[in-house]
Amino acid sequence: MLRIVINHTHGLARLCFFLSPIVMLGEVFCDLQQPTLMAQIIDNGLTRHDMNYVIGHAWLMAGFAILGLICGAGTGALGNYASLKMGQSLRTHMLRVALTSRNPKGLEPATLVTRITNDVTQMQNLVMMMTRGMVRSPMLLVGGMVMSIVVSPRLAPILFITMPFLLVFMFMVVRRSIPKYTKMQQAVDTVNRVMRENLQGAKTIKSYVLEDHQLNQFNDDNTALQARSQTAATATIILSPVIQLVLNLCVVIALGYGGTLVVSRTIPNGQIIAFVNYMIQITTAMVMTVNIITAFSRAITSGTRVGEVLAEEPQIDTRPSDNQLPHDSSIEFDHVSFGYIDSKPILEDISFDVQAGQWLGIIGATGSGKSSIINLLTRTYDDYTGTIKIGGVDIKDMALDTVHKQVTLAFQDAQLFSGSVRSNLTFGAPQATPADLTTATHTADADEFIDNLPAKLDAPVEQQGKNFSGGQRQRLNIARAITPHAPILVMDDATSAVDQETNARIKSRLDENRGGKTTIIISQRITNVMGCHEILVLQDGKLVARGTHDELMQTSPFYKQLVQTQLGGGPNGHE
Ligand SMILES: Nc1ncnc2c1ncn2[C@@H]1O[C@H](COP(=O)(O)OP(=O)(O)OP(=O)(O)O)[C@@H](O)[C@H]1O
Repeated sequence: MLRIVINHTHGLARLCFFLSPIVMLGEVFCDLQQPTLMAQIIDNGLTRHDMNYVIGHAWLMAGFAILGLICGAGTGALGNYASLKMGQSLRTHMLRVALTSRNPKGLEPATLVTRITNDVTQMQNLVMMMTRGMVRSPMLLVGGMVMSIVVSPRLAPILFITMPFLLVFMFMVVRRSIPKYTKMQQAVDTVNRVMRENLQGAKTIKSYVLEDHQLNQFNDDNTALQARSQTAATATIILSPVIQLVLNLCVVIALGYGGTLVVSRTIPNGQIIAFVNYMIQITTAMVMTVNIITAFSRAITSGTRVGEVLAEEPQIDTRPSDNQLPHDSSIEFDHVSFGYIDSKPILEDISFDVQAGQWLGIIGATGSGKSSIINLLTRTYDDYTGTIKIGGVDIKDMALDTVHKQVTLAFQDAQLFSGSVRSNLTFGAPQATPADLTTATHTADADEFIDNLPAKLDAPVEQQGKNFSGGQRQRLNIARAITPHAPILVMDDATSAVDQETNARIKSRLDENRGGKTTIIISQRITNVMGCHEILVLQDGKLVARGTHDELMQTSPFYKQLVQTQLGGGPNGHE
């Protein structure tokens, strides 16, 4: 955990992180002077009626108090800066890891959100504690004990008998509390996930009149969170009162025993006052240590969870040094097999090739592995066997950026970002010219509805594009994929929400304007793929047939059946 903190405090922040505890030593030193000065005022000043001595020492006490205050404020400011900078760095780094990680068993968005927000805040609290409390409390504790021995050696054994018991007690409580805080953070994840799902699916929930049902389910998770938080808090709640009680007992014993020593003139009055003051400082330091330990238990859990995200570094060797560029936009899959989970193959021994500039259609039942082929082509997953080449070069020999520049994608689930229509269209091509946008929107048949928007290309897009219809979102999505002029265009069921007429228009405009791009069309609609140079037929992750429409009508009963179901029963699909 300390490694994470150090790695994410850079430059000035790191200097502040290390400087802060040093400045804190000044505050502790000043605090420790007060009881001794007080004892000296009583024993040397008041007892001897020496007012100059009293006033001089009072000024000294005031001076140490002000210096302590300055040191304390300085420590707080330095620690705060280090903690804020570390939080900023961690959040950015974690989001980068989340966006670039290609681990299929990776973390769910709900837990990522909790880790990036809640857990990082716990880590920030830890830094504040490390720079302030973690130095102040032990120093005050040790310093208070040393000073109490020096000032009142006859009373000090009271402390030495009780302290080991308290320390063992504290250690046991903390050990018990750590797993409880882990469970509490997991419950926070669940509440976040359920809340997210409900908010995203609010429309569906309303349409099924399931608001109460969902609320009841949420209440169960919410109650579980409350219960786990309670259990975790209860595990450490006992610490403070027990420590307070034991140390108060020590004060009572010190007063009783010390009182008899004062009466018998074995020790002076001031010693007992100084000892009690040191006891109070020790008590404060112990209570502070307890709070730190409680927060530390939470921070250990959070540190582990943050560490798990950071461990999800991108697993792909992006080979920036010997990056090879493809010779053209041809594609080749050679005996490719892949599974998201090791034991379950999703694609089995897939081999095909597409020449540069050709159309490839991929058709197959839902779940047959069509989108998985694209996931591999874009190196979203790297752990496949066999070889995939773009332009004659193995995609594993290309930098990831190079692969992504070759392929643009339009998905069925058209994801838009809040901003404007223009910012969405230029998402992958910030340098796009007005002419590029005109071509892209025309090809995607999005020009007409954009022209009808009051602000046209600058019209606002709300979160997830919810101020556009499903069909409009898909058309913007296609236009966005066309804008960057990538040599390969993939349309993964990208027109499923548009009507037949619009679909046909997009297809014919793509044919006109795609400028020699290699184009892969994944579709459930036979009409979208039947004109392709080659069509792949997938069944349960296996390539069961490939050929032109006419060839497949002869060789693939599955394809023929699809054609007959969708278009009717004639030899070419028509009656
Ligand atoms: N991220 C993932 N983790 C685990 N399994 C996955 C993942 N994505 C897809 N799968 C599984 O892989 C199989 C193939 O999915 P894929 O999305 O490639 O099918 P598809 O043919 O494109 O389906 P559809 O036409 O419904 O989009 C399915 O059984 C699916 O459950």
